[in-house]
Amino acid sequence: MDQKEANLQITGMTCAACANRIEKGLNKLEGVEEANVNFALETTKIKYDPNKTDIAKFKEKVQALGYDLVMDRTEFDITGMTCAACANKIEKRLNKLDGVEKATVNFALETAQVEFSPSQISVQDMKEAIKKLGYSLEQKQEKAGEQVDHRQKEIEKQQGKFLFAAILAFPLLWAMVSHFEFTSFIWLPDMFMNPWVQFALATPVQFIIGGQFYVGAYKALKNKSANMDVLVALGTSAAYFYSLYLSIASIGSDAHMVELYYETSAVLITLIILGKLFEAKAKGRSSEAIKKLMGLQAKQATVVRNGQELVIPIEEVLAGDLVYVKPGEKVPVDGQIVEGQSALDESMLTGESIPVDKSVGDYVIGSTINKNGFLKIEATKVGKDTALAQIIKVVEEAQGSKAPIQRMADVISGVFVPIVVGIAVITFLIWYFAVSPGEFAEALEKFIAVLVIACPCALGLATPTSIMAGSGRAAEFGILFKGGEYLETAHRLDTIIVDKTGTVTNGKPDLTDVIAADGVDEQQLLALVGSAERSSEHPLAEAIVDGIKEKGIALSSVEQFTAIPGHGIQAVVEGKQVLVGTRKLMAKHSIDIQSQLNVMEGLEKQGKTAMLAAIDGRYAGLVAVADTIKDTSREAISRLHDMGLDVVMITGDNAQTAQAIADQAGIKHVIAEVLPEGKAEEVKKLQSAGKKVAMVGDGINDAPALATADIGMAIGTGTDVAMEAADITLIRGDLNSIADAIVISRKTIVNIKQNLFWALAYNSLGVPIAAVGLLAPWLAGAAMAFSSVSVVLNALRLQRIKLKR
Ligand SMILES: Nc1ncnc2c1ncn2[C@@H]1O[C@H](COP(=O)(O)OP(=O)(O)OP(=O)(O)O)[C@@H](O)[C@H]1O
Ligand SMILES: [Cu+]
Ligand SMILES: [Mg+2]
Repeated sequence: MDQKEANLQITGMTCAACANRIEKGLNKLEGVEEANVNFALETTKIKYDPNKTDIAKFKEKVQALGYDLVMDRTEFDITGMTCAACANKIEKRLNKLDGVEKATVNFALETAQVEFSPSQISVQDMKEAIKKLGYSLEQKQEKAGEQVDHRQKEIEKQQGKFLFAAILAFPLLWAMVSHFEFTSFIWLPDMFMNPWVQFALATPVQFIIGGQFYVGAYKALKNKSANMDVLVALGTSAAYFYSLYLSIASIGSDAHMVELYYETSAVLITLIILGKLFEAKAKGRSSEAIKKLMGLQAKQATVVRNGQELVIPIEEVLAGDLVYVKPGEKVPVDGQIVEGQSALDESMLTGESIPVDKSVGDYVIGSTINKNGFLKIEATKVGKDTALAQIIKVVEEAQGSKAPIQRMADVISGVFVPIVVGIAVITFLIWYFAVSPGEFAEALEKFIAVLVIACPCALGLATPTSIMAGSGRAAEFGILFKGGEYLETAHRLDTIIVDKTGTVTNGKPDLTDVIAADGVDEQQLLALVGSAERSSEHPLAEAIVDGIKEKGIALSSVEQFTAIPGHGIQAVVEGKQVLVGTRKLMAKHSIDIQSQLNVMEGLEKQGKTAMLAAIDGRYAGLVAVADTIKDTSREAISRLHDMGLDVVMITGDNAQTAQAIADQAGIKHVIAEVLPEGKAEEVKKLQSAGKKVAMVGDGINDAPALATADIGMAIGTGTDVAMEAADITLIRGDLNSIADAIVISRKTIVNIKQNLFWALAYNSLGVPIAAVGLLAPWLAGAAMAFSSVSVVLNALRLQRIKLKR
């Protein structure tokens, strides 16, 4: 019998029960030998007979259960196709390949879109199969790569244009400069004064180089709006066509006597192009954060397949591969250590410089550096699922997103242009009729200068460039803003709610005390409690089970199990009713615990979480676990206080324990004994009291609260980057990142405001200066270019934000 194995990614699972359901469903399918679903990795491994079933059937089944199997999707450029038949041939071949879910080839665009299961087929396999048919596939570059390339091309294009324009405009500038009386000593080739030579020089600049302004202006006007292009096109056309009119009118007379304005349009266009060039270059620098991140990716990996060590390109590593990572090497993909131990330098992702010790069972992140040990890891996430790829995606999206503050700038720019045209026209009329009557050329010059100086291009750049630089800088510290709006809102926060377990504390409690009730055998108590807790996924349960196992006590199986969120558990073990949990849980079952309250409180005052156990309706003893606060929590909390923020700790744990932990961390406000679903309520309460609230949690049982808060911050463990409910992901599990995120937000907002102020001031001061005739049109053009460039450069300062530690 044929047998194949598929490793697929599942989405939509919320608990281990979902995993069970899917596993059962898949195992029932005809042709499936064995299906395993891993809840933590969100994957399934299916052994099946390819003659009887296929991945499409698996997908159908999983979807019928309400989840989804996800395929990788990629796009290729195809070369070598000559007709639609070729396209058909390629499409058929791709679709026949194992692991390809669906392929579509577009003959006209010469592209192929393929959905595939990366665990079964690699991009390389597809390329090879198609090569055999005589065509070649090239995987389309990732979006980020495209953007960077695109920008580079834009820079090159503008550079070429600038050079061309500068060469043509130079003689015109020369002619202008040397024609004042005090500069008349400058030698000037006679030819440059010839109107038709000037015309010949100015025309290509006006239409070839300046063509982009006409196109832009046309598009804007068609959409009933007006922009910089309209102003530039209008201003330069006025100068150009007026000069052309004068040239024609002067035919037959002494050409040298007419004053022309060709240089106004040509020099203006040249300077504006120069401004655009600088702007493009500076903007290129603002995407450095992304480039840096992409550069972190390892290029190849050493994997072991069929007992052989192979060095392969990173794209070909599959989830499930055994990967060797030598000391000093980069970890190629995300994975779990199966052998060895080492310290890992994660600073490139988290900004945290102290290496982290990891050993068997721990997860390692692709692109971090293995300092000293030899590691064997199992690849868990590859390609675009790796933490690094996700970080890049989040940063890219944030950089491209708009902040609400930009809306104001957009509105202003929108009404600016018509107003400016109006002012320019009025200026012209005043000059022509009142100041120096009949002097058309003079009035025209003022008209052009006003149009140009009033151009609101710096205003449009003010916000997006700051957002790009700010979010890029944040990413370097392991702080991922999901969008510009959060970068903006974060500076308004006044209240920070922190979850206790896993946020303030390490979230890895240890079993510390066991007190059996009189007449109860401690061994038996622990065996029952441990067996019952084994079915719970709560971190407390894990701590209890681990502690009991360490004592060498054997656990038995559970006949019945119910978790009571926020209270504890109820189970039947060996025919006995077992209850473990809070005072309330005991009270509900009318179990007398009066005698224990003192002992319990004593433990709680030490910051331990004590849980009561009852067997068959009678109090049987208590177990206590202790969680330690993170080394950095106290310092981070005091930083937040210094920044004027109110810090509140929220927890489901009891008030005494919570208070003890809060005291250790220096937190003044505590909300304890909150049921898991009550956390969002508490957030709402603070919000309705007028507070701007951030909720910081690990995203495990506080997702609703994260979503409710003005800003939800998920404090990461390094591997889980794209947490749904969070607006900001803090990759390092250190509360200092909260303060850092707010500092970056505050600085970014200040920066945006500086930019907006500068842009507006430049416009509103420039217009009157130009109107009274103190600004030659070309100077206005230079000023406009300078204002845009200075806004971008100011934004780039954000890339050097220093964070106090
Ligand atoms: N599996 C369990 N076994 C025993 N007791 C439990 C269990 N689950 C919850 N409890 C009890 O219920 C209380 C509240 O649990 P809950 O999950 O709401 O909060 P928590 O994990 O203690 O704290 P935090 O809200 O900071 O995560 C726990 O402190 C514990 O006393
Ligand atoms: Cu402009
Ligand atoms: Mg919890």
